Amino acid sequence: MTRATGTGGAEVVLDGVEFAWPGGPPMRFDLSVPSGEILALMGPSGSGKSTLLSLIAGFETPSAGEIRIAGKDVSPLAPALRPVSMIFQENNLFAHLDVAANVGLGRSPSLRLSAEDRAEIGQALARVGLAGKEGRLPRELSGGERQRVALARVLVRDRPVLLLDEAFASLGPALRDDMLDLVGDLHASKGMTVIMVTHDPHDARRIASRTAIMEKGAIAEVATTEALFSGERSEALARYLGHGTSR
Ligand SMILES: Nc1ncnc2c1ncn2[C@@H]1O[C@H](COP(=O)(O)OP(=O)(O)OP(=O)(O)O)[C@@H](O)[C@H]1O
Repeated sequence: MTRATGTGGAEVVLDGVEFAWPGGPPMRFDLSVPSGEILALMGPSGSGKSTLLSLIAGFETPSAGEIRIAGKDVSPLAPALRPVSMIFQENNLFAHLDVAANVGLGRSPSLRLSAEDRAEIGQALARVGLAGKEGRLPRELSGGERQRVALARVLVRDRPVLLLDEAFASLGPALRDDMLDLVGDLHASKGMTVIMVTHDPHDARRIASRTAIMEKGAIAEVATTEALFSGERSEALARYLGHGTSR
């Protein structure tokens, strides 16, 4: 395996984290993700996967409990100040900014970029296979290319935790595998901690060392991806996949 060079990862701990949407049922999350791990989050629609990522990213605030990243309680930190990057299924880019500027935002929110920043942006774009497309607007790119731009921004932002909320779900299977492999490559060189929401066991098996199954606003099970998908299915996994499903 390539030796990690960037900032590395950070342990992510949700310790008795409680949250409820207005009028919604209570959710409670206890989860510990070691530094540098790739963890897949799976579970039925509405089980709270996106909510969990939003709490880590700071878009929502727990009513009780603590979220620690690298041992530090992150509750005082606004989303932009958390040691976290996040990629959604879509709308990760600003439509009026070209590719280079969209990536540059990962380095400087005001886009005051040094020559060194610009060099890093160029390197990141080359790394994700977008050299030569710096001047394009998001609408001039394919869906897969847009997600590559988002990944290039993650690279120049260089935070120890990466949250993927079904980031590649709208891409076809081959392209999705390419994107997952790219995340795997970036992970191998940067060593960041990755928490990835997906509906597809194939995605988890491709790059996640452990998989957590969520049910009704809580983590029902966490196991190595290999153990989870080989041999006897756990009850939580069987409920999610449905009995007799082969994938
Ligand atoms: N902004 C919101 N306001 C109120 N309720 C919300 C909001 N966002 C999510 N919810 C509710 O919280 C519950 C969990 O939603 P969440 O999006 O976290 O689930 P999920 O597991 O990510 O689902 P999916 O797989 O469909 O994306 C759902 O019942 C949902 O309706």
